[in-house]
Parts: sequence; C-alpha cells; structure tokens
Amino acid sequence: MLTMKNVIREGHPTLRKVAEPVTLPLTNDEKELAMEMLDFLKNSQDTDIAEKYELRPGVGIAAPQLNVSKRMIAVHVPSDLPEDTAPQFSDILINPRIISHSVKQTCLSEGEGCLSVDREVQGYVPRNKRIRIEYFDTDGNKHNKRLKDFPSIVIQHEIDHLNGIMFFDRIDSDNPMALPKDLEVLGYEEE
Ligand SMILES: CC(C)(C)[C@H](NC(=O)Nc1cc(F)cc(F)c1)C(=O)N(CC(=O)NO)CC1CCCC1
Ligand SMILES: [Zn+2]
Repeated sequence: MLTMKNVIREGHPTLRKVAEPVTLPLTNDEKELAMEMLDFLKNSQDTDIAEKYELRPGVGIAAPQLNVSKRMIAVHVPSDLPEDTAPQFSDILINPRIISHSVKQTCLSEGEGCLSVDREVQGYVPRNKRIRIEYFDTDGNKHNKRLKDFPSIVIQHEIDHLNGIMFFDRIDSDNPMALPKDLEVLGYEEE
C-alpha cells in the first residue's frame, strides 16, 4: 500500500516537470498504480488506518507526487454532510483536461496545503469556481463533468501538479491575502 514515504516532497525535480500523457489502453502497472492512488486517499481518510500508517488526510494525489511523471490523478472528496457516507467526488482521472471554466474565481478561506509540501504557506490561492473537465477512466471511457467549489479546487490543484505547478506559485507574493475581484472565498464553515 502507498504511504507518505512514497510521496516526493518540494524540491524534488519531478514536481516541476510537465507530466507525459498516458497512452490508452493503460498497462496493468498503470492501472495498478491508479487504483493504489485512490486507495491511498481512502485509507488516509480512515481514522484508524491513517493513524496506524501516519497518513495525512488526502483528498487528491497526482502521479508525479509518486515520482511517476504521467498525467494521472486520483480524487476522493468526502461529502460535506457528516451523515452522508457517499463522497462528493471519487474517481481516477487519466489525461484530465479543463475544457472550460467560469469567469468567477474562488479560493479556500484557510488557503491550501499539499501532500508534497511539509510547511505552512499562508495566502489565498485563486482558482476557477466552476470547471468543465474531460478525462478518461481506467477502462478508457471518456467522461465530461462539471464541477464547482471544493471538488473543483481539488481537481485544479491536482491538474496543476501534472503541469509542474505548486499551489504557492498562485499566491500573490506581494500581497498573499489579496482577493482578486470577482472572487468568492469558500470556507468549510460557509456553504
Ligand atoms: C495537503 C492536505 C492537507 C493533506 C490536503 N488534505 C485535505 O484537504 N484534506 C481534507 C479536506 C477536507 F475538506 C476533508 C477531508 F476529509 C480531508 C490534500 O490532500 N491536498 C491534496 C494534495 O496535496 N494534492 O497534491 C491539498 C488540498 C488543497 C486544496 C485542494 C487539495
Ligand atoms: Zn498537492
């Protein structure tokens, strides 16, 4: 199973590479890795497993973070509602592409972190509030989905990793708490 020791950290050159598109159909190894990535996220959100293996509670991970420079990401975003066990979004995305997005921007009220960054970085990370994505699943089927708010932020964060972009690249270093106009701050406490 994947643990934090498989996750490469800030400073590793692979995090700054543009990852290669995956050729379909996936090889068995690529399918295996993709499923391990999703399992890592599920494990990391299971209190007992996360504690036992010291996993940070992950909602998304990109293959480059495992030193595999391929355009594959896994996303597992739990439901906002505690009584609801079904995740808001859970899938493995092969060659994901943002095909359109809203003018409106959003950002998390508490900023962002990253499984590959072992430090706090203050500042808002402006992202598109809504995106339409196209991607392939591990069986090679094409999907086209519209996402907004937190799931949209997670996927944009992961697709950035496929292009060698880290979340802090998007923070305005002159004024980290600057809120671009037309941006709506998204807090866990707010809807
Ligand atoms: C960096 C880390 C803090 C581990 C972050 N976790 C996270 O947001 N967990 C979380 C949030 C919830 F709302 C509910 C829940 F169950 C767990 C994360 O996985 N990522 C993904 C990452 O680093 N991918 O490379 C960072 C997030 C920042 C904004 C989007 C993803
Ligand atoms: Zn990250």
